[in-house]
Amino acid sequence: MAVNPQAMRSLLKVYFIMGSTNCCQNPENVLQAAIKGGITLFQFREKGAGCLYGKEKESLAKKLQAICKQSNIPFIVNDDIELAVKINADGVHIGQDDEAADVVRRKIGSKILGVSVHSMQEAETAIRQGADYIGIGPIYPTSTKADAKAVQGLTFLTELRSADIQIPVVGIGGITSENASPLIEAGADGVSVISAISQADSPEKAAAKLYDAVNRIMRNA
Ligand SMILES: Nc1nc(C(F)(F)F)ncc1COP(=O)(O)OP(=O)(O)O
Ligand SMILES: [Mg+2]
Repeated sequence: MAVNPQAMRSLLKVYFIMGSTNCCQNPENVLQAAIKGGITLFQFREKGAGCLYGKEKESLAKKLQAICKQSNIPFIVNDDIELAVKINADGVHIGQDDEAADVVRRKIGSKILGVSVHSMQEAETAIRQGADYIGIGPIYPTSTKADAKAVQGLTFLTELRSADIQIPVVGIGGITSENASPLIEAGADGVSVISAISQADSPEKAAAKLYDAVNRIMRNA
C-alpha cells in the first residue's frame, strides 16, 4: 500500500476510464467535459480493435495527462507500465494477465497501483503484493471489454466485505447512474465507467449524474 486508503477511497468515487476507441467525440473534449462533470480519477486505457500504439499512443496519453493535471485529477495508465513510468503517470492499473503486482510495485515506487481481481485468492495476493485498490467486475453485462469474464453482480463484492477485506474497491462493468447505488450500498468505494460517460451525448452531464448518485448513497450510508 503506497497511498493512504482514505484518500484512495475518495479518488475511486467516479473513476472514468477511456481510450480513443471508446469515444465518438474527440477524446480530449470528452475528458475535459467528464472532469467538469465531477469525475474523481481518470485511467487511460488504449486497448482493443483500432487502438493507438507507439508514438501516437504516447502523444494522446500526454495530452490527456496534461488535461488531468490542470484539474488535479490523478492520471492512471492501464497495462502499459513502461509508458506510465516514461511520462511519470500518477499510477497504473494491471490485470491478472499483466505483469505481477510486486514486480510493478518495484517499478513505480509509491505511485497508485490498481489490480483487477476475480477471486478471494487474487484479492489476497494483490493486497500482499502492495495494491492500493482492487477492481472487481463485470458487475453488470458490458459490451466494452470483449474478453470480460462472467457477470458477477454484487456476489464477489459482498464476499470481500463479509471477509472483512477493507482495501479500497471499485466496481466496473456496465455501470450507469441508474444502477450504481446498489454497488455502493454493498460496500464499493466507487464506480468505474467507460461507455456511460464516453458514449454519452453530454459526458459532463453523465459524469455529474454518476457523481450525484454515488455521493447521495454515501451521505445516507
Ligand atoms: N482497465 C481496468 N480498470 C479497472 C478498474 F479497476 F480500474 F476499474 N478494472 C478493470 C480493467 C480492465 O483492464 P483490462 O486491461 O481491459 O483487462 P485485464 O483486467 O484483463 O487486464
Ligand atoms: Mg490489463
